[in-house]
Amino acid sequence: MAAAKQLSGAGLRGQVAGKTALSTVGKSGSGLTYRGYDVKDLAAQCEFEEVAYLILKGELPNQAELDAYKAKLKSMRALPQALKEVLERIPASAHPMDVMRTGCSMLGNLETEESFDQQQDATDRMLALFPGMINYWYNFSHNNGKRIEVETAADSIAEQFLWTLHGEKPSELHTQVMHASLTLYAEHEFNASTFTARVCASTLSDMHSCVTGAIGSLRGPLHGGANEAAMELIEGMNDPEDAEQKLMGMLERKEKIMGFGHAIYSESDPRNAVIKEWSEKLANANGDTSLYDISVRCEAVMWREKKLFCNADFFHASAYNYMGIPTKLFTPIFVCSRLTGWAAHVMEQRADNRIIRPSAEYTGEEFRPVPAISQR
Ligand SMILES: CC(=O)SCCNC(=O)CCNC(=O)[C@H](O)C(C)(C)COP(=O)(O)OP(=O)(O)OC[C@H]1O[C@@H](n2cnc3c(N)ncnc32)[C@H](O)[C@@H]1OP(=O)(O)O
Ligand SMILES: O=C([O-])CC(=O)C(=O)O
Repeated sequence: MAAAKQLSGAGLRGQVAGKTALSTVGKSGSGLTYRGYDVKDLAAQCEFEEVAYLILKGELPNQAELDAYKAKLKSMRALPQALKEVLERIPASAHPMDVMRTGCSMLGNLETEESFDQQQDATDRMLALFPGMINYWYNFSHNNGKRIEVETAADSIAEQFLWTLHGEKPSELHTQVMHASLTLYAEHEFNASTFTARVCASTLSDMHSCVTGAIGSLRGPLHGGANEAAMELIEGMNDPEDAEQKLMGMLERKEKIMGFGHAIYSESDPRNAVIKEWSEKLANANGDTSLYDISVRCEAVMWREKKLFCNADFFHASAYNYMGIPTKLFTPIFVCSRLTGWAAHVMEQRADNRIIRPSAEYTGEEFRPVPAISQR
């Protein structure tokens, strides 16, 4: 099991900041459970929609419930014209996470969650629409103003993402990897972006505001942005020997290596074994294993030198790259998945709410009078 470390110190580490029935991290099974189920089993046996249903509604769906849920999501993919117009005005140089943040916020203007009765529909709409939204912008801005059709025949969110990105039905292998990837990223207790969403929810704000804030928190390289940073690292390495040399230099210079280490796990992240296996399969299917081989060497060096292990992000970099996904779109995929966790936490917070308002230890000046401006 991927055990949790001894937690103390800055960053609220180890402090219980609320209750959740959604997931456990470092407590049982392989180290990560969603509503009692091991993430490894979910990733091996379920489509992402089953996992989203579990996280949002509490139990795994039966076949009829899954079919109905997928049909509902499929019917909600269209982009409002006003959202398309906003997306078309965002430059190609923008970071796709900023596009996600703006797109989510714009949707909140167009389809405002007027009451908490609408929370499930508001969430489903975002789940259905986000993959097409980011790829609409990407194709328009990077492909000579190409306006893609987002109402595809794709059977799932996994397929929809790859289909709207590449303009064709993805292979069975790529769709399977995307289901597993979306499952692995779906939920992770009180991580930084989820906590952002819960703080926002605790003021009784609307779902789109909670998700917009969470996207901003996920963007940073210490959190979701690490998969993109990991790709930038490994694509600069020529082969495993070069990887070893470059990493040793970075460690000597005390640089941070993105995609390694974790705030809670002590010696492994259970999601890594799953995505690593998929990365290897993709490498073999591509007939070019160099990126995978480089990643394996990085993993060995980091463990040997620092006892630091790959987190969920590291092998996602090579896996996504093998599927032809541009590096800048890596973290938006995380959004399309983690949206389930964020929304479920917002719902949980709303069901038993008190405004989140911790205290601070004051380290400033002693109490003092305001001097007249002539005496300052
Ligand atoms: C899906 C996700 O969000 S998973 C996390 C993705 N983020 C990354 O991959 C970014 C790289 N990793 C990190 O920055 C950190 O490991 C975090 C942010 C994930 C966790 O931070 P913390 O809980 O503060 O880390 P921790 O307490 O284990 O750090 C212990 C020591 O190891 C070092 N360390 C931790 N991770 C790394 C790393 N990836 N590279 C180099 N050194 C590291 C820390 O700098 C610290 O050294 P110090 O005591 O000299 O300051
Ligand atoms: O839990 C964390 O701190 C970060 C993480 O792995 C996640 O959000 O998936």
